[in-house]
Amino acid sequence: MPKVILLFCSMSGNTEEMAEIIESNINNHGLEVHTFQIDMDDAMATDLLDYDAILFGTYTWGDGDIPYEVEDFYDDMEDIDLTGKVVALFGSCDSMYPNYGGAIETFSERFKERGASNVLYHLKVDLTPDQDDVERCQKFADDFVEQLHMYAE
Ligand SMILES: Cc1cc2nc3c(=O)[nH]c(=O)nc-3n(C[C@H](O)[C@H](O)[C@H](O)COP(=O)(O)O)c2cc1C
Repeated sequence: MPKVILLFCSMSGNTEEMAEIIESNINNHGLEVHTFQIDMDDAMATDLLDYDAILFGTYTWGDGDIPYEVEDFYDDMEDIDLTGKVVALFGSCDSMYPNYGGAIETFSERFKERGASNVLYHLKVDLTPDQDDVERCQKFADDFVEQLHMYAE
C-alpha cells in the first residue's frame, strides 16, 4: 500500500477546503493519507522522504509568489532527493492576478529539480471551490490514485 502525504498551506481556507475534499476522496479509495498544514503542524521537508506519493497544496501570494509560511519548506527542499516520488499539486488562486497560481508552478519546478520525475497535474481553483470545482477536486484525487497504482506496478 503506497504511503501518501498531503501538505498544504492556506490563509483564508480555500486551499484547505480543496485539501479536505482531496483527502476524503483518496480515503474513499481505501488509501490512508497523512495530512499536515505546513504553518500549523510540525511538517518538515525531510518528512517527504518517508512517503511514496505527495500531494502539495498552496495558494499564491504577492505577484505570483509562494506564501511566506512555506518559504523555509521550499528552501529546505533543496537538500533532499525525491527521486521516484509521485507528486501532484493543487491550490486556490485568483484569476484577477496576472500570474495565476504562480506558487504552484514554482513548487512544481522545485519537485522536478529534486528528482520527482512523476510530477503529474496542477489543479488550480479560482478562489472558493464551487460545485464544479468540488468535482474537479474529486477527479484530481481519483486520477492521482490511478497514477499511483500505475507507477506501483
Ligand atoms: C496580497 C495578495 C496577493 C495575491 N497574489 C496572487 C497572485 O499573484 N496570483 C494568484 O493567482 N492569486 C493571488 N492572490 C489570491 C489568493 O491566492 C487567493 O485569494 C486564494 O484563494 C487564497 O487561498 P487560501 O484561502 O487557501 O488562503 C493574492 C491574494 C492576496 C491577498
